[in-house]
Amino acid sequence: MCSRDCCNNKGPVSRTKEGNPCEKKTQKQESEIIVPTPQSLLYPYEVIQEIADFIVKGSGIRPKIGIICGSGLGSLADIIQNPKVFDYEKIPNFPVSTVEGHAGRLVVGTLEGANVMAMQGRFHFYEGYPLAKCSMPVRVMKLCGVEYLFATNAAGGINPKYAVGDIMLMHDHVNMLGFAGNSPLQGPNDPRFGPRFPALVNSYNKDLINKAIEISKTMGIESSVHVGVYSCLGGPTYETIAELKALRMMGVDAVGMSTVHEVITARHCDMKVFAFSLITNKCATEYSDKKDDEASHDEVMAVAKNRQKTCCELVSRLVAEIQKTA
Ligand SMILES: O=P(O)(O)O[C@H]1O[C@H](CO)[C@@H](O)[C@H]1O
Ligand SMILES: Nc1nc2[nH]cnc2c(=O)[nH]1
Repeated sequence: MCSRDCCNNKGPVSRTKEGNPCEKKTQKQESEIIVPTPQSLLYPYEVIQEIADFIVKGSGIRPKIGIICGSGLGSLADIIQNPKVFDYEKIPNFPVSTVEGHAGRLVVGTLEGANVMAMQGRFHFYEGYPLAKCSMPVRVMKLCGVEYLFATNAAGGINPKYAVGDIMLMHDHVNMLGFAGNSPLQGPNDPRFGPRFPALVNSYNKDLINKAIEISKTMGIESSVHVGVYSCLGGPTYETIAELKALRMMGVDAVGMSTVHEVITARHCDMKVFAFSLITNKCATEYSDKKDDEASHDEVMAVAKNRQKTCCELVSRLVAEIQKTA
């Protein structure tokens, strides 16, 4: 039976090679069909190149290291010397930040003698942006000359050994949005960025992880630094107890709503990746009535503010290490 309200055919519909004979569309109806744009076509290479040129010309700097500041970790960009600041609104074709703790500025300058650029404000899927848009700035970084991506985030600690304020160096991830069929690389592949089927084992640079561990020892914080697995969920809700239990069973140590799509985009265009999570809250994996078990963005921001000095020191020392071997 034809399901169209306007159709009088209440009997079974026989489909021919041409389709349902009842569905004779007028030209107007045809033009009403909305075909979603594949994610990878949202920002063609040329548009990314224009944005990169705007930043390189505007700052007079070709950065080597790109930093993405997590929630409440904007101070990672404040330590950049001789900063040239670009508000996202003033950068052509750039999205705007909508989340508290993400200022919406790109800062270009030097850190420990290295040319760097930092995103003070990242884009999240839950803001309504497709993943390719969320991670588009990583491609801008690449075309600016960036070789190393430092991605930072605030995350909930699922591993029972983690305490609030600890740092987890990411050595792997579980891409929950990917499990659901969503990827920043979805759609036609532009080989100027990278291959159709990028491999993701060894995504997190082992040398940089080892260097960060050594640095944490010299900082005297090694007991609160872990190496673990991060998972990104779509948000903006924090997880249920059942979801947290499931994530733990999958080997996840910390959970957030970002970073993974940025890492995928960075690895696709062959950038070296270093990423860490600041554990801003402990995730309960057992049922209880305790109000403390509820995550809140205020808590996330407060912990990030408290630990920003340590995070800044870790980042600048690692940048110094990279600069030393350059
Ligand atoms: O991942 P970042 O941007 O650090 O922020 C994390 O903190 C926010 C929730 O409090 C979410 O945006 C989550 O992803
Ligand atoms: N999904 C998620 N994101 C976070 N960001 C900071 N804490 C959390 C958390 O507990 N869960």
